Amino acid sequence: MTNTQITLIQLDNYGPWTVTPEPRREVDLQTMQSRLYADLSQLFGNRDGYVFFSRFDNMIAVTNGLDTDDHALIQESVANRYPVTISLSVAVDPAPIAALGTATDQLQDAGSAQDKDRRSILRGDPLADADRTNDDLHIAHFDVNDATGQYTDELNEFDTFINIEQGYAELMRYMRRAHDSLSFFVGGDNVIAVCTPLTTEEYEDAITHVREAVGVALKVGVGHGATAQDAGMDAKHALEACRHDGRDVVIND
Ligand SMILES: Nc1nc2c(ncn2[C@@H]2O[C@H](COP(=O)(O)OP(=O)(O)OP(=O)(O)O)[C@@H](O)[C@H]2O)c(=O)[nH]1
Repeated sequence: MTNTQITLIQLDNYGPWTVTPEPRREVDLQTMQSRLYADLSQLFGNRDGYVFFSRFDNMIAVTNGLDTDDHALIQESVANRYPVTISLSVAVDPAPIAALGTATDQLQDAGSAQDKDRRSILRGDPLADADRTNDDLHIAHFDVNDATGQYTDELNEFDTFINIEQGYAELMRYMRRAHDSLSFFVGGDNVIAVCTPLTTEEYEDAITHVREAVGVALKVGVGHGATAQDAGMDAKHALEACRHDGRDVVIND
């Protein structure tokens, strides 16, 4: 059974900050958001977690192996270095979408994202060390087949982007609806999904669905582990096996 630990990261009162005392320069907001994502990726990543940027003002992290003290330290580090604070809410569930649901409820119970008095909230219970196993996380690394030959070397960058994003949009909806899983675009032609345990046939169905819906051909490598880093690296090796063997789906044992 999987036990996905999700941390919802929310910038506190960010909407009002972006327009106070008057609208801030967009380039400054973009720079701040991407630097904060980079720092969070490193702060969580140094402890073997993964952070996905989702909407930048809200981010979703896979944090198996991080305890409450780790979260508090990350929160403090951001508060000391940025003009905004972050709230963090942690939850664990066999289904990734349910873990995110609980994390969201906990944060919403503490107040609105735009409540000026709700700052630096830290809620929720990480997975106890004694309960951790290397089957806790299943990560699937999806990749578009021959994105370079099909798109990058053929189309302009915007039309390439549309094709890749259409594939991503179809996949993220399918995996969420059919399998309670969370899928994130991570750049290039890559999508990383945090999944429930699925069979080869279920992954083949997901790939077939995306190809039939939007004409984007995918392959996927699947790994597991006690942390996002372990499961994610295992998935990358499985994806290399796909490339080597010409298979669409490889699931590592
Ligand atoms: N974030 C991330 N991006 C990657 C990774 N591997 C490749 N990319 C990106 O994806 C782009 C395309 O690379 P590939 O997927 O290797 O190339 P391809 O043309 O699709 O070829 P095949 O995958 O072998 O079918 C690269 O330019 C990178 O931007 C990865 O592991 N993580």
